[in-house]
Amino acid sequence: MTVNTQPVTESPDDPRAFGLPLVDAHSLPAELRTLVSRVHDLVDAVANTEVDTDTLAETAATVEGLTDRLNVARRQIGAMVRRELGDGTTMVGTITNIVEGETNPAAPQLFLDRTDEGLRAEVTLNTIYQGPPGLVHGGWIAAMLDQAVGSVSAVETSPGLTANLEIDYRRPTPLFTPLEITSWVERVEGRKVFVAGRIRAHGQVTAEATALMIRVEADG
Ligand SMILES: CCCCCCCCCC(=O)SCCNC(=O)CCNC(=O)[C@H](O)C(C)(C)COP(=O)(O)OP(=O)(O)OC[C@H]1O[C@@H](n2cnc3c(N)ncnc32)[C@H](O)[C@@H]1OP(=O)(O)O
Repeated sequence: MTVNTQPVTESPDDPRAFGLPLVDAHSLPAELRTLVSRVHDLVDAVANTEVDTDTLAETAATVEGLTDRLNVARRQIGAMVRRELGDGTTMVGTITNIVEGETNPAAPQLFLDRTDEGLRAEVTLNTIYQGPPGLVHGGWIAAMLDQAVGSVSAVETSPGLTANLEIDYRRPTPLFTPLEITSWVERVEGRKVFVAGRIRAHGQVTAEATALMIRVEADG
């Protein structure tokens, strides 16, 4: 699918102006949130199960039936959600975003809150995100930091795309441990937003990012 880049309403900050549906996060049904959570747990169970082959075959058939049932009504690709950031402000993102999408059972559900410095989230990852034994995959560390720096750029300036992302892996990032993720804007030069972020475990920095975001709207 190609997103139409020409607004069809007079509000270019509203994704509906680009033909994309928009829902408020708080309007999503509790039943959908519960389903997402249950399937998240299911992915972890599938990834780690050692049950017998009869049980595996039976479960696969059941899951196939459930998939068919859900696929009768699918969202439009690019569907957007408006999220609150804990301080009364909001930001908009794709509803199936792989890092924080409300409807994506594969997402670790990284919910960012706004702080005086920028954005902050806490997340604990299970073996779905495993790279080395007991540790978070380096690509996922980059994905979470990309999301954190991209979001802070969008919130503090306006939405953009990552042109460059650099990660320094300082220490192994552990699974099953609360991780604190922070991001902030370093400086803005027209469409270029220089951003940075950090992951901490037990108060110690495990990874750091610097990135260049290019704003889609040229108003700077
Ligand atoms: C909705 C809000 C939520 C946001 C959260 C999202 C978090 C996730 C973020 C992502 O994952 S984004 C997906 C990954 N990124 C991409 O797919 C971007 C692919 N690249 C592009 O589409 C274009 O290269 C880009 C839009 C980034 C820039 O193209 P443009 O044609 O708009 O800009 P241009 O190439 O003229 O560059 C603008 C300025 O940036 C500079 N620049 C561009 N790329 C650069 C680079 N890689 N390194 C250094 N500088 C760079 C470029 O030199 C120039 O500097 P000056 O203005 O000073 O001349």
